[in-house]
Amino acid sequence: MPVELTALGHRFGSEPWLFRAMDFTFREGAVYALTGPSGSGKSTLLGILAGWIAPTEGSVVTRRDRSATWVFQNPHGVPGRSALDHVALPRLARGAAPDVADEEARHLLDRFALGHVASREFRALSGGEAQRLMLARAIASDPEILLIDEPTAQLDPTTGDTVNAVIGELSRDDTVVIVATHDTRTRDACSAVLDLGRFSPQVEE
Ligand SMILES: Nc1ncnc2c1ncn2[C@@H]1O[C@H](COP(=O)(O)OP(=O)(O)OP(=O)(O)O)[C@@H](O)[C@H]1O
Repeated sequence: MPVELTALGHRFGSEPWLFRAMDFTFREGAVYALTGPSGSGKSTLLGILAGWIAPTEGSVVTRRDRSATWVFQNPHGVPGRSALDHVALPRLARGAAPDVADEEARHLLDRFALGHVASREFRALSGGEAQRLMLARAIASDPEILLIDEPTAQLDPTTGDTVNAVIGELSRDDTVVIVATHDTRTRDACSAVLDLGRFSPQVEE
């Protein structure tokens, strides 16, 4: 189900409005880059979409029991667990039999250019590999909404590009994918852009 923002606006207390009058529909199958200057409210909007922050005005319409999964700037894995197990576990949690979960995990690792490190422990992965693993793990959990916050912010440009190269793999028919980013190459790897700067009341004044 799409995620529809209607007349959405947010401000913290009596601070200036971050964004206002936002009408936008996020559709499944697309990968949206959420852009805008620092402080424009990208992380805040992700929090609203996850249901952690109640917007000051307007509404977010989607399925009531939507499941949102996050991927953060810093990859958080289990140091002694293999890359394969990071991706197989969410498949097991979704009800797959162990051999099926492993097969699905291997397939996902291949798509995220991680086939060669399947048996490597998380602690031994490079920064780019670890971040790609977080993306593969997130997809393995079948989220309805996938929220990704600055996936290349902690990586040098060359390593970041190994992450940008797999952004297209996030597209799924039944998932709304939103990537908050300052990285123009991440933005260009996405299939659509929502620029929060467009909804800043300060810009209009
Ligand atoms: N809980 C809060 N209470 C008060 N102000 C907040 C709160 N959370 C965020 N802010 C402020 O709201 C503004 C928007 O923050 P947010 O983190 O959403 O911006 P951003 O676009 O993600 O920024 P960046 O690109 O730097 O990560 C900032 O000025 C921030 O200090």
